[in-house]
Amino acid sequence: MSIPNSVDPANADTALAEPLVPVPRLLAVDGRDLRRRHGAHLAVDGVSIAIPAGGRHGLVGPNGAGKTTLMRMLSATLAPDSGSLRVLGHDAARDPRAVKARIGVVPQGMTYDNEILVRENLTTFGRYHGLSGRASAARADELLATVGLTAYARARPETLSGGMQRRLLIARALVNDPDLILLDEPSTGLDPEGRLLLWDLLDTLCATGKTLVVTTHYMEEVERLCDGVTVLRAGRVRHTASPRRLVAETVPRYVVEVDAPRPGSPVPAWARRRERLRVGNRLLVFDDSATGLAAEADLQGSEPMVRPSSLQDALHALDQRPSADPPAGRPAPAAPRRRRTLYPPSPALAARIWWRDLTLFRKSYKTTIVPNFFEPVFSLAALGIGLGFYVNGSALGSSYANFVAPGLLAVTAMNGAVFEVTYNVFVRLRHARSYDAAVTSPVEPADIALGELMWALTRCLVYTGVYLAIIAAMGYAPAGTAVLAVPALLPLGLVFACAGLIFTGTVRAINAYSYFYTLVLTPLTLLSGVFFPTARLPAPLRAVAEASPLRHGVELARALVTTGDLRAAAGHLAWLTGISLVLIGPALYSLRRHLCS
Ligand SMILES: Nc1ncnc2c1ncn2[C@@H]1O[C@H](COP(=O)(O)OP(=O)(O)OP(=O)(O)O)[C@@H](O)[C@H]1O
Repeated sequence: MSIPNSVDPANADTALAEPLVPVPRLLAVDGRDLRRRHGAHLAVDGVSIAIPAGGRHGLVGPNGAGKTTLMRMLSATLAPDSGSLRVLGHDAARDPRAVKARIGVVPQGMTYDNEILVRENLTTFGRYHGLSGRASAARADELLATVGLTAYARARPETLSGGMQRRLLIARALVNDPDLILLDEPSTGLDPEGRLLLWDLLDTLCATGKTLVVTTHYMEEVERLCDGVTVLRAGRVRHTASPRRLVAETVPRYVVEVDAPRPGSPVPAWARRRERLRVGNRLLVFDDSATGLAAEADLQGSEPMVRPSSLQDALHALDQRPSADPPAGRPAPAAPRRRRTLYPPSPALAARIWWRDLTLFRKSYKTTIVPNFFEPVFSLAALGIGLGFYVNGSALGSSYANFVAPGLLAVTAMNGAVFEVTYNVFVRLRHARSYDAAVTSPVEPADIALGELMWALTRCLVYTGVYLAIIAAMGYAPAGTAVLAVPALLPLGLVFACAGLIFTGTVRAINAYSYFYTLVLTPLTLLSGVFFPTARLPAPLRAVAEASPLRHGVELARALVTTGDLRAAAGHLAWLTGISLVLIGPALYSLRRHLCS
């Protein structure tokens, strides 16, 4: 199919007496020969698509036809393997951020952020789009009113009905007042009234010149909303035209629907003379003359109802006609895959992810703070003070509790940082899928990773600060340099946050964390010099323990909290900083595979 750079008015459907509208000259979507494979399967196979600015375009086709894959390409979250795609004038693979700043996406899945409230979903998304706190709050209130959710502003999204959740996703897609709105099956779950409201809302938006692309399985939605439709089948374009033209080019003008003859029974002669389709147990018989069709069908004694052929009839016809294309789902040719631009993380966008985590923390701090603050305190009481009563401290150069207290400070830094980037990030990535929504805004996977690392370090600071205050009050932080331990332990937190994030990027099931915690963090905690000097370990184990980041963190804490040995502290700090610099690159790009491929 050849794609015009602009729409030629000479090609308008004047023959079909469609309303004459000024034909826009710019293309909002200009995709040529797009291909994308998932594994060995070609999900989109040579699709070309041109949608004029201000147009309303429907993508239809059976399950698995490639509609969502194509929509993800249009939303610049998935790069085509080959072909070219310009969205709103930008190359979607080279400049995805510029595309995402100007589009709104209503995804098929319920990707709202369930950890925060309905209104916060909108204010947070406004921040992802660079709105100030005040502007995003005003926009959220306006959109809640538009979609009729004002009364639910302070509800948790999961408590809304399915239709209301869908409306929340629609409101979220409008936060940045987009020029192009991509809706993947937007009316799924809406009641008839909700669907009419959605259509009215989309009409209002389109009246202001916005471009609309909608995938749907409801053909009346396409007929009602769209001025263009592309039929996909097995990843390829089967037909593209205006809905009226598609019907006119595919089936005769009228159809009568009767019971299909039983298997083995002959098709009646009046139907045999005409174009017909069997759909389930119904027979659709077409003719360009309604009167002739009604008269003849009547002769058969059934109760026929002659009606104009619809888009659904045309789709049935296309589905049943053999295609000239090669067989569906053919293996993808082994061509090199075109890469999507890999942006360096943006601290400003990462700060918005950090802010979202802070919003959540402000709500749930009571439940997260208690275990995190008190676990090291209980360990100190039981192991340092309790067990320490039986330990001869002279070999350690201090009381056993004095020995254990700074070690537990390092463990607090490690745990404070690592928890956030393991379970919490995994749930957002794999289950709640709230990051899937974030990456439809200018936020990129590397921004999310940096934001989560920043949040992990914030927790690390808070927890080590409070724990240090507690041990200082108990007399276990005698050195004047003790307060320096809180910022100095940040590189230790960063090493473990990076390791946790890299691990999270590789695991498929949440159970895998039991390996990370049981086989990595627990042995490190027990063997890295927190409870006894590593010199007591057998030689091979000692070499491993002494090279571990936690051991360096423990010695760093001990140097600053107990002995005041700044020279020793500087050595450990340099070692930890070096390791964190090695890990930060892989950590920043660890989420990319899940979110943009
Ligand atoms: N992430 C993925 N990994 C592997 N295969 C995938 C992935 N996403 C899609 N596919 C496959 O690609 C094909 C096209 O899927 P896609 O979701 O684009 O179809 P669709 O037309 O949107 O279907 P539906 O109407 O059911 O939403 C399907 O065969 C699907 O199984």
